[in-house]
Amino acid sequence: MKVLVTGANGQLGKCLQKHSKKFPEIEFFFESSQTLNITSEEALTQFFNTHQPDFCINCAAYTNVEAAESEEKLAFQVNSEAVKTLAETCKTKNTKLVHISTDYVFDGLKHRPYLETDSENPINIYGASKLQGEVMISETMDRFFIFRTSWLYSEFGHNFFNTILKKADERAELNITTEQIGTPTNANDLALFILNLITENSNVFGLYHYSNQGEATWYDFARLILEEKQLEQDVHLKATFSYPTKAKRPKYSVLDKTKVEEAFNYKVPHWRESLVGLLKEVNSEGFRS
Ligand SMILES: NC(=O)C1=CN([C@@H]2O[C@H](COP(=O)(O)OP(=O)(O)OC[C@H]3O[C@@H](n4cnc5c(N)ncnc54)[C@H](OP(=O)(O)O)[C@@H]3O)[C@@H](O)[C@H]2O)C=CC1
Ligand SMILES: Cc1cn([C@H]2C[C@H](O)[C@@H](COP(=O)(O)OP(=O)(O)O[C@H]3O[C@@H](C)C(=O)[C@@H](O)[C@H]3O)O2)c(=O)[nH]c1=O
Repeated sequence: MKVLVTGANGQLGKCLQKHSKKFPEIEFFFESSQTLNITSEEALTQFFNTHQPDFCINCAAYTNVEAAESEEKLAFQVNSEAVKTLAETCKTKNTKLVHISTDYVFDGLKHRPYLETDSENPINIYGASKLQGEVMISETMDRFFIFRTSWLYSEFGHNFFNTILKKADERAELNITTEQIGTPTNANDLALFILNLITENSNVFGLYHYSNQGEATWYDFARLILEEKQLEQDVHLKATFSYPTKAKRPKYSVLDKTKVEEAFNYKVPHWRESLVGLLKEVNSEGFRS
């Protein structure tokens, strides 16, 4: 089986690269923004003609929530228009598409975990562009999986987990918001889940919610990182209700995982266990980025 991973040098792409070694039966093509720019229809067509992948895992995205507010055109170009072209290419070439979306498609006004059937209502440009990408896929093709996830972190790249560890190293005072409730999700869990789904050649296509189990504020997330690193005495961690940002963010964005657990007979790990597991792993092996 041939699997194309786009945006392969991003956080999720790197987690897929790391875990790909456990799946020797798959021939992987890990393509970065330099080697396969998904906004180029010509580049996509050429790649698909040459390699004819069975699956495409689309990790390519515009993910800077703050900058998207002033770069709307670029956010929509990557997260929506390019995704439409990618879906059309997949359909023509009979390639199944695995696409990643976000909890930020919701407005956060609900007080119970969001279901796949709940109405979307993004409150920032990034969320709007990602929702538009989902629509493009479902209007274009049938053989797709869209996984909405949230608050992804890992040892790779730019994410809240690495930001907190860096600030802790600098012994900076940390002011962290309690204004949002959601679920931190270990990108390694999502990567492994996707790779297993591909090997099983599952055909229960559609839209699913996949984040870790449980709920937290960003403050809770930062606190557990510091506790597990035994840094809570050295770093001054302060809960702040409001941390000023350009983009609005949903106040509540916990995702309901019932559908994904039932469809794939899979138990989603709890965010606390996953975070503790990753910290143990990076402590023993050191950082890779
Ligand atoms: N990070 C998070 O907290 C969450 C992420 N998601 C979604 O998960 C997916 C993976 O996110 P994550 O790995 O964290 O994001 P990253 O920002 O780490 O990675 C995105 C990658 O996409 C690449 N890319 C950007 N534009 C293009 C393009 N035109 N063609 C090809 N590649 C491109 C980037 O390359 P370059 O750096 O060279 O531009 C980067 O390597 C995304 O769809 C995101 O929306 C969902 C919920 C939470
Ligand atoms: C760095 C920092 C952030 N914050 C706040 C700002 C914000 O409300 C929240 C998280 O900030 P970040 O900028 O790290 O995260 P943010 O860009 O909001 O993360 C989002 O990224 C996109 C791609 C997604 O799809 C979402 O699921 C989500 O993970 O924490 C603090 O309170 N203190 C701090 O020191």
